[in-house]
Amino acid sequence: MKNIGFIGCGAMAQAMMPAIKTSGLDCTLAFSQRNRDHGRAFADRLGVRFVPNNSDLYGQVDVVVLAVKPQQLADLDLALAPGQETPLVLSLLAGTPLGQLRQALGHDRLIRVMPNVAASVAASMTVMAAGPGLSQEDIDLAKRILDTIGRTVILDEEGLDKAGALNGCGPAFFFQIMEACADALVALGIPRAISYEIAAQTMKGSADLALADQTHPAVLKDKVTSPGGTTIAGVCAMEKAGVRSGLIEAILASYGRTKEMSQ
Ligand SMILES: NC(=O)C1=CN([C@@H]2O[C@H](COP(=O)(O)OP(=O)(O)OC[C@H]3O[C@@H](n4cnc5c(N)ncnc54)[C@H](O)[C@@H]3O)[C@@H](O)[C@H]2O)C=CC1
Ligand SMILES: O=C(O)[C@@H]1CCC=N1
Repeated sequence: MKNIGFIGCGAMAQAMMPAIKTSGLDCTLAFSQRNRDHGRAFADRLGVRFVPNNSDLYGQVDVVVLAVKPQQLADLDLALAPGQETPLVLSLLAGTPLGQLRQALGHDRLIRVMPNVAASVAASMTVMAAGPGLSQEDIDLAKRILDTIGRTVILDEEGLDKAGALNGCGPAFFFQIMEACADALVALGIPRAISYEIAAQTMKGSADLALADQTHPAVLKDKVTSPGGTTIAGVCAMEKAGVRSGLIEAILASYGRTKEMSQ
C-alpha cells in the first residue's frame, strides 16, 4: 500500500486522481491545495483526503506529485519534520529542470513527469525521466502509478522536454484541429454536436488504428486515398495550406518555449 499526495489540485491533479483511484492500484490518495473551499469540495466529491498544509502532506506520504504551475514552485516552502522520510517526488512542472527541483526541495529523490489531460479518461501519453541515482524500486513505483493514467514511456530529461512539446501540449493542438474539422461540417450544414462527434471519433479511430497496426502512417493514408477520388482532393488542399509544416512549427515552438522556461 502506497500513500500518494498531490500538491496543487488544478487541471492535471483533477485529471489524474480519479484515474488513479479507480485503477485498482493499492494506494491512498490525498492532496493539499491553496484554495481551501475548492480543496474541501473536490475531496468530498472524489472521496480523497484534503490536507490544508503542504508541508503536512509532504511529510505524511510515500509519493508526492507536484502539480502546481512552474512559477508557483518557489511558494511551496516544503519542509520535513525530524524523523520524517523524504518522499519520492514526481514533478509535473513543465520546463523545470531536475537541478532546479533539487535546489528547491533539497534532495534527489526526483522524477520529472509530463502527462496530458487525457489522464482524466486514463488515456494519457505520459513521459517520465528519473533523476540520477534513483533506485530501480522508485522508478518502478513511479511507472506503476503513471500506467494507471494511460501509457508511459521513459526517456532522459532532454527527451522529456522534447517529447513534452507533443505529448503534453499536443491535446491542445488536436482539439484545435478537431474544432476546425467540425467547423467545416457546420459550414456544410451538419449540426454542431454531430460535427464534433464525427471529428472526435474520426481522430480517435485513426489513432487507435495507427497504434494497433504499427505500420507507417503514410501507408495507412494511402489505403484511404483512391486515385482520382475524394480523399486525395482533400490531401492536396491540406498540402497547399501547409498543414504539415504548421504542425511541425507548433511542436518546435512549444519546445522552444520549454527551453526558455528552463533557463
Ligand atoms: N494542464 C496540462 O495539460 C498539463 C500541465 N502540466 C503541468 O502540470 C502542472 C499543473 O498544471 P495545471 O494543473 O494545468 O495548473 P492549475 O493552475 O490548473 O493547477 C495548479 C494548482 O496548484 C494550486 N496551487 C498554487 N500554488 C499553491 C501553493 N502554494 N500551495 C498549494 N497549492 C497551490 C492552485 O490553487 C491550483 O489548484 C504545471 O506545472 C504544468 O506545467 C503538465 C502536463 C500537462
Ligand atoms: O502549457 C503548459 O505549459 C502545460 C505543460 C504541457 C501542457 N500544458
